[in-house]
Amino acid sequence: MDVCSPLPSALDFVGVARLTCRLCPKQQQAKAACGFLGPQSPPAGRSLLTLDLDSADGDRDQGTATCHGAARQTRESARAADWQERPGGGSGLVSEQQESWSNSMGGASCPVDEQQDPRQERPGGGSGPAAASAVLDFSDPFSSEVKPRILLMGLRRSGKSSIQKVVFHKMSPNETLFLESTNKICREDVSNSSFVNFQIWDFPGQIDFFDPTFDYEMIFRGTGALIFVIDSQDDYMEALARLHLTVTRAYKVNADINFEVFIHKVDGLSDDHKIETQRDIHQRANDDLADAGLEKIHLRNERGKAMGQTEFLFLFQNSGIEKAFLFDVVSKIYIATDSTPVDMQTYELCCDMIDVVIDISCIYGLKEDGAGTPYDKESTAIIKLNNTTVLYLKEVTKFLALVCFVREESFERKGLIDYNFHCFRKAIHEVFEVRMKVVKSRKVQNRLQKKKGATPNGTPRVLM
Ligand SMILES: Nc1nc2c(ncn2[C@@H]2O[C@H](COP(=O)(O)OP(=O)(O)OP(=O)(O)O)[C@@H](O)[C@H]2O)c(=O)[nH]1
Repeated sequence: MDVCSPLPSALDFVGVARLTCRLCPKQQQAKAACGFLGPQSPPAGRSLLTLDLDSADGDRDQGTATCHGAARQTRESARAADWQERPGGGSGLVSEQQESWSNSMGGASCPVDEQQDPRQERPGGGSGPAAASAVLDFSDPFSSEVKPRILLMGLRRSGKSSIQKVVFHKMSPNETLFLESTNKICREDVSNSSFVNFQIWDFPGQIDFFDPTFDYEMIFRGTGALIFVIDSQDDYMEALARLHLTVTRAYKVNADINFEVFIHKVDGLSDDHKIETQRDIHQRANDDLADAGLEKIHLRNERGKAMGQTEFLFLFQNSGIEKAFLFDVVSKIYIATDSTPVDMQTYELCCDMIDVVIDISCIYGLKEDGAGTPYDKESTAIIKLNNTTVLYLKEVTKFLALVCFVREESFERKGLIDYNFHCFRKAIHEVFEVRMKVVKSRKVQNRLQKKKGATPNGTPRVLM
């Protein structure tokens, strides 16, 4: 998440929402006031709620890394696409390929494909290469500040484009079989929701970016996270060598990059083999770094988390909530959850619930002329399961929903849950307000810099 400035510190905290930004090199904290109540209210100042909104982070213990595993998410998202244009005119996930052109990347001629949310406003309102380069101007450090950049790298056919297409384009995993090898960098703006808002660059595995003709420093300089995809069904020795080279070079250019190793295509492996492969890759990758005297580079081994998932500790202990997810409604990516383990069934149940709410709202919740939005601040749902658990969904922002699992007896204190939810929602809104302010002030700063005719570091522009 690209919140990079702390909230005003003058707030009187009862609970504290901590928000860090891993995609942004600055990694600052934002705090929001929240006054949770429980049967016994917590002592003032005690942190009841901690959000670690780390877009490049996620649950490390769950699931398997496979596009096939993401099938469900894709299917759900496809349905959500039906309504995503409606809520408040929000921009959707579906990106449309706009242009393909050669980009002089610091002198290197590198084919680049830009995909961008068609509904997203472009500075200057133009389209085509000129407008696009205004958005992704390599020489403009402000552009990389506004949208955190994630690089998807890895060997040929490791599954990079599939991950991107399945997660962000609602492509069915089976369709990825027909994906052609990428032969140019595909850059895409993912801006469907306030939380999922970054650029993702898919690098073709067949091109050697460390060839002297490429200015790889330019690529790594503004990067927040690098996801290196390894095909676990393939012999991964070559991939490990490439990973090592990539990580060491990237680190030299930008020590703030978060490195994620995504062990992909584990669907073809047995459970034991999955764990063994993950352990082996982790061990070898770290040994290679240690041999090179680079122990300080921290590689995170990920299997089974979708990109954009984040981690959060969300302690609603006093409300009796057993499990809570903060979902990006359109993509079904849970951007935060509490510290208890996540199992796939629970996640899928939440996805089903979101679908039910949206489907019913689309059918019965809109006015006769189709006006209104199927998801708004009134959106809420309660589903009682036959195992004495209650599923409770509530709107947090126009993009986010909180989905909780509550024991039936705890749900009798619904007023308390609602009060605490209200505090949580307020805190999230405060965080967004700060984000809006930051984005606004950056835009003003950017405009001023351009007006002055000076580059952001103060060097006068050479006007021809
Ligand atoms: N078994 C399995 N196959 C997958 C999975 N994800 C992708 N694939 C397949 O892997 C192949 C390569 O996928 P791509 O996404 O094109 O790989 P890439 O890394 O983008 O390849 P380049 O563009 O050449 O760098 C395709 O045939 C996919 O169907 C997965 O989770 N499991």
